[in-house]
Amino acid sequence: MIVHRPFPAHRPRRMRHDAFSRRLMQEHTLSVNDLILPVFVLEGQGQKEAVASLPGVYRQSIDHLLETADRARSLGIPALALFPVTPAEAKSPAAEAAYDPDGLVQRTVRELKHTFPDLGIMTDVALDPYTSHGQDGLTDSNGYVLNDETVEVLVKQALSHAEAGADIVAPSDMMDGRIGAIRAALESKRHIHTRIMAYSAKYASSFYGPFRDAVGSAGNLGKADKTTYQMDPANSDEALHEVAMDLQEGADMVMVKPGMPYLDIIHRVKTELKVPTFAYHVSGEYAMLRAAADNGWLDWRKCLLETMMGFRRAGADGVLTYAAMDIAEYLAVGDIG
Ligand SMILES: NCc1[nH]cc(CCC(=O)O)c1CC(=O)O
Ligand SMILES: [Mg+2]
Repeated sequence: MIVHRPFPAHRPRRMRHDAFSRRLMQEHTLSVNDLILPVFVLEGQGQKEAVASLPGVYRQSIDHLLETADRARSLGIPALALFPVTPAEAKSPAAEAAYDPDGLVQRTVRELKHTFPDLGIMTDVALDPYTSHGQDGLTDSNGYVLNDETVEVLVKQALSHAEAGADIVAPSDMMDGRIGAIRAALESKRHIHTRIMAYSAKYASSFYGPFRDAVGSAGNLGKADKTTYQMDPANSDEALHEVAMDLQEGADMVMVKPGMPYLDIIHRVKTELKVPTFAYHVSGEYAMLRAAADNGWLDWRKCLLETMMGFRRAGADGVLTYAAMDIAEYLAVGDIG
């Protein structure tokens, strides 16, 4: 119940007068525990490539990635989300490389878990890094992404990640029924601790552009889009059904993606379903903020922290963001005003 407190008995500015009372009345907080850092991994040794549309983000070979992981871990970031850059020759229509036990992701997971056993490692379950056509699944002769056939491959992919030691598998493909199939397969192989973070409400967004540059899938996809499986930005009720299905099928955590344009969805998911809910502050959101900051038009640190607080206020328990390391550094030195 909201009590109406008329002026001047109530002056809302009274509490804002000093830092101490502003701090006392803060409703939401941001901590390093709320962050997941997405990273891009490359084949080879000593490789480190900048991503033009994501300033400050690199594609790195495993040796360099271990240094990044070490920094993230020492800053207190709980988990990394791993995305592979697949060489063109390893891509194929049926994405066989996705479940190669010695594939790039599987090798990277083993290395990371061996070196930093307490750092959470999350892997992306979807076929787009491996398909020659750039779609997240197998396609028929018309280019339509096939659901059930794709799910069979996703199950193999998720199992290969779990076997390599991934702590969290995160299906980002938006096929129907994949959470249930993956959960059943994990149980049958006794991977009972492998967590599933479901990209449950993933929209057919144009904010993924820089990510597709980073992993090199933009060229493969060409003019095609993902509207037959990712959600229409016009919908919100549908997101709740997607989330509810994934929960019933065995998801431990759910995600809304992108983040900033979908704060209403995060809020509804958290308030109506009350489960661990994550936001993906996607590549295009990072890029636009970085571009403005690099031009001197916005304050990077302040706008970044305000964005993160927006996610927390909306109800997100955590955020995947390419800026996780910067945020963790600001939090570590208390530079959050
Ligand atoms: N399954 C692919 C995947 N996993 C994460 C992202 C986007 C992340 C970002 O933009 O930061 C995408 C792109 C897409 O669906 O095309
Ligand atoms: Mg679904």
